[in-house]
Amino acid sequence: MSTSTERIWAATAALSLLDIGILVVGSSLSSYIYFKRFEPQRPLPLFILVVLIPGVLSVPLSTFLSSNTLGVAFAFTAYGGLVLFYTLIYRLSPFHPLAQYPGPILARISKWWSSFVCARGKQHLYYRSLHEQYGDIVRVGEYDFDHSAPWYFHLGIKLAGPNELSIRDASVIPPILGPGGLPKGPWWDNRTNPPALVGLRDPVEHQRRRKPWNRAFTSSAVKEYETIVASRSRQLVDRLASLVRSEGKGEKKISMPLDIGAWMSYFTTDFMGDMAFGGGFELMEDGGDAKGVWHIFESGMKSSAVMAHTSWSLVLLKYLPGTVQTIQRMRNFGGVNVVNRMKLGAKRKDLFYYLSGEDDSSTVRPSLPTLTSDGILAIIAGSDTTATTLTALFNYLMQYPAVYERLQQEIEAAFPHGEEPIDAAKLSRMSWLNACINESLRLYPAVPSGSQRSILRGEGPRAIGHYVFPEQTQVFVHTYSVHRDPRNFSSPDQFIPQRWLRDSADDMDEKTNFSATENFIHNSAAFIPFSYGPTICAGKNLALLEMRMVVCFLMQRLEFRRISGAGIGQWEDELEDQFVIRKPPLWANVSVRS
Ligand code: HEM
Repeated sequence: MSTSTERIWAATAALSLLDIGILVVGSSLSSYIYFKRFEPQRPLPLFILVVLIPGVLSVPLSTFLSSNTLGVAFAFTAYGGLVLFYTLIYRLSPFHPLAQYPGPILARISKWWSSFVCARGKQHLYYRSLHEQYGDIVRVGEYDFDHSAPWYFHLGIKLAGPNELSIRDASVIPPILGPGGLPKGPWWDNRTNPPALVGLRDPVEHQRRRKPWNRAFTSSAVKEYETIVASRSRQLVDRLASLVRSEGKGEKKISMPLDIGAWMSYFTTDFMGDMAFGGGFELMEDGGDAKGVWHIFESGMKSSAVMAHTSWSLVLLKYLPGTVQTIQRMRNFGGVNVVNRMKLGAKRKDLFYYLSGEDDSSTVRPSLPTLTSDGILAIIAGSDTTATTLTALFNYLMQYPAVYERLQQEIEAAFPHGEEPIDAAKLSRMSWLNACINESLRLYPAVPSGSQRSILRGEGPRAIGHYVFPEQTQVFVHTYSVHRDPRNFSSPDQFIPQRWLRDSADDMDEKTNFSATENFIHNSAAFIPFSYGPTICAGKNLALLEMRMVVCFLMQRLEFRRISGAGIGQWEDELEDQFVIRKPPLWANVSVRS
């Protein structure tokens, strides 16, 4: 042994337990302050802070313990535990940049709490209850890591924040989501590679990639899709009618219990398959998910929604057995469909026609992986959302027979004697139909917990409305809470389509419980089911056309009644918010109208 090593051993052997305790506390506190101040992300400083320092501390500690292994274990646990302890104390302390905003303790400590809440499926109710308890701004999460760096640099703890706020104040919708507002936050990181349009955090890149989507949803482009919507709507009605008839074996008036929620999903998935990939999904034809299409898209959704709260961890999904196959299968499926659709060429003016740049020879054609990401986005964004809204609407129509009757009459007046409801202009003028759709979207916005935005590091504090938020704060406007805030909508939990017909004073007096003198509140600026601003849902016009048309097709030919004994509110109770809504079955007695 060299003399210098001997000297070190001699020095460490001379340390008392108190000396070592002071060393552990002092070094862990210094590391904590260094982490917090400089947020090291390169391997060397991380190695020094996370491995070398506790490694050195283990040398003197081993002299007091029975083995070197115990010394190492004790040093790492004490050092790491203390760093964690300072972190927790800081996050709960009045020195934290968001200390002025209240929130539950577990949410203020870590973002893992949000993952847990999301996994339980009741995010929408939980955040609403937090707003009721704490007010318009609630501190709901603590991002542990800087999401812009690779995940393996994040094994260190990001001690300073950034942090997350949920907002229920409708007045800040424009400054947060509108033009010049905030870019998307880390919640959107690491979903697909390359990212789909919805996951792009850089506003300039988003604007560039949004152009073909905008071309795909101009009114003249949407006009071209009317025949596809009509043909799929006809198919849905024919399929349901033939199911009921086969059950009736020729009897005239027979009804059959059907899960209309599932059939709405078959319809919207088949339709989006037509739009994005030239068709071929055929869930309605198969009467279920025989080809596993739905399963492919559904299976990865829950885990990615849960893990998006700690989105750096999404990259780890591919190392977990099972999940890699799920995600890869979805991409393979998308890739095969893109190639197949390319073979069809520019003959068909569907969504793919625009996304692939077939419509505009002057644009740079996107790569196959980009087209695959956006094609998959179209299926996910366009099918679940619309199916949920349609199911919510039928749930309410069956609960409120007077609303149902009035809609039936409106449809009969607009499209008499079996005239097919395919005139989009007429559909858009059907005030009761549109009021019922709006009211369903208000009560159950398909993306209930909104879309996260971020104040980037280095920007400094940002004034938003009458608030000033520090940099590195993540915010989201909680759509479900805003839509159900009595300051925006009177009797916010009740299904009252009349509230959307306020132009007609007679209507309000006759058909609602609201007296003419009551101070009826209706703040349409707080209605954001499709979001708002530059990232507003690209498919909004298509979704509205699709919903209006299929509802009229369905109600013209079929009758939907509640199954006696089915609990009112049961469907709503079983809904799960995992970014998009996962809906339980909605059973209805379906019969063919004579
Ligand atoms: C009732 C039906 C629908 C609802 C409630 C809905 C709602 C939303 C919401 C809330 C967003 C997030 C926007 C943001 O991050 O700020 C979104 C994005 C998007 N939706 Fe929809 N959506 C519906 C139907 C559709 C349909 C039929 C399509 C057709 C493809 C579609 C395509 C998209 C796309 C491409 C985006 C990303 C937009 C962007 O990031 O620029 N959606 N939608």
